[in-house]
Amino acid sequence: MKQEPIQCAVLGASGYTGIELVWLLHNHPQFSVKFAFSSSAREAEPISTLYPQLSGRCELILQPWHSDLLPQLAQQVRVVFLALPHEASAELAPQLIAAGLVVFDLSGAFRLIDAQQHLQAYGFKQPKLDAAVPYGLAEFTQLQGDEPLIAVPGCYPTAAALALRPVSHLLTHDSVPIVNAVSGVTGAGRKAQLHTSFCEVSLQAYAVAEHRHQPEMAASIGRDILFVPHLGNFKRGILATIYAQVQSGISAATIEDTLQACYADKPLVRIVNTPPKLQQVVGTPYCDIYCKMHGQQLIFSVAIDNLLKGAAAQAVQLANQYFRLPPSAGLMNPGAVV
Ligand SMILES: NC(=O)C1=CN([C@@H]2O[C@H](COP(=O)(O)OP(=O)(O)OC[C@H]3O[C@@H](n4cnc5c(N)ncnc54)[C@H](OP(=O)(O)O)[C@@H]3O)[C@@H](O)[C@H]2O)C=CC1
Ligand SMILES: CC(=O)N[C@@H](CCC(=O)OP(=O)(O)O)C(=O)O
Repeated sequence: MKQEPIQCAVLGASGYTGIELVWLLHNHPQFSVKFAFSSSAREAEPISTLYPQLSGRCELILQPWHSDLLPQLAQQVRVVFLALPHEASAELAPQLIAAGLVVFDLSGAFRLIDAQQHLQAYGFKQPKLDAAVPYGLAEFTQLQGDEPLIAVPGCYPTAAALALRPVSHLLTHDSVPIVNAVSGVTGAGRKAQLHTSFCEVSLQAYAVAEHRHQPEMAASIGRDILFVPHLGNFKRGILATIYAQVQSGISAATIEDTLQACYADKPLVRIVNTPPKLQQVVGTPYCDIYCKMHGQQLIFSVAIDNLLKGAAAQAVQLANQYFRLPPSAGLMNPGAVV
């Protein structure tokens, strides 16, 4: 017997991660998108007006969000995905959970546990909540299905942690892994900004050793790290090159076996034999990890789609877990919108 669909809403549906969420949920066997909201829309309009590639494939209406809609939302949906700026999520999430909704937040508003660290990284105070918010690195999180709010990890921390977490205990005590990662421009969102405009984007490091993802990565991996992000002149995907020092006596075979064992029953992480190209993960929910040893130096090359495994697909993977669905339910076929 077919089960009733689980009704969802997406806030921030006009943005890049929001539209990918809408498309994944629209194609999902168990979830259904009841509402898609944008902040700046003046009136309701088909979502295909903004994203014509969805014309004839998704008839959903994009509606202007207003907080007066909260009671109606709470009556008609079970789950809300927030694809909003960090501060907007911080303000809205407590109201949504107070109304009894389950919230998957794609922003950084609730990822850091340490309030001071959060203030320093994001520039505003994290709202205090009654219960701790689980950090949802999907392959390492066990959701019980009664948590009101789940923090979906950042895109760069997802790539770095999926490589480093399984082997962290094999690194030297004082190894500070170096994470060099290049992101496509969709990582910066849809809004117009000078540094992401066509004629400005090249290949450049930014926020060197001071990106807000540094503390998130360190907390997720459980050790200090050094992180240098780069903006590349392509649309989507993150390629991370990671260096770390392993303890003496740890062989390439041990690293390989550890990774294989860790991900044997986790279908969305693939251990690959050649350094991954972005094109093999873009439009997919996969994280591809290649590793190589050079003496006692361990080198990873990791690829994800920043908008999917780094955001929308990981959020849906977590929602699958929350509702006891297979991890890859609804994630294998939809492809990319942006
Ligand atoms: N892009 C990426 O690769 C990743 C992004 N994230 C996080 O996901 C969230 C969304 O990112 P992304 O999709 O890239 O961003 P976009 O800029 O593409 O979209 C942002 C969305 O938020 C809405 N919005 C903007 N300001 C407000 C506000 N004050 N109140 C309510 N809604 C608002 C916008 O609506 P409108 O424009 O219609 O006003 C738009 O729908 C961010 O927190 C980001 O850090 C996480 C992982 C990866
Ligand atoms: C290329 C680019 O600008 N990337 C973004 C990171 C992606 C993102 O949206 O950050 P969260 O994962 O914290 O939500 C940045 O560096 O700010």
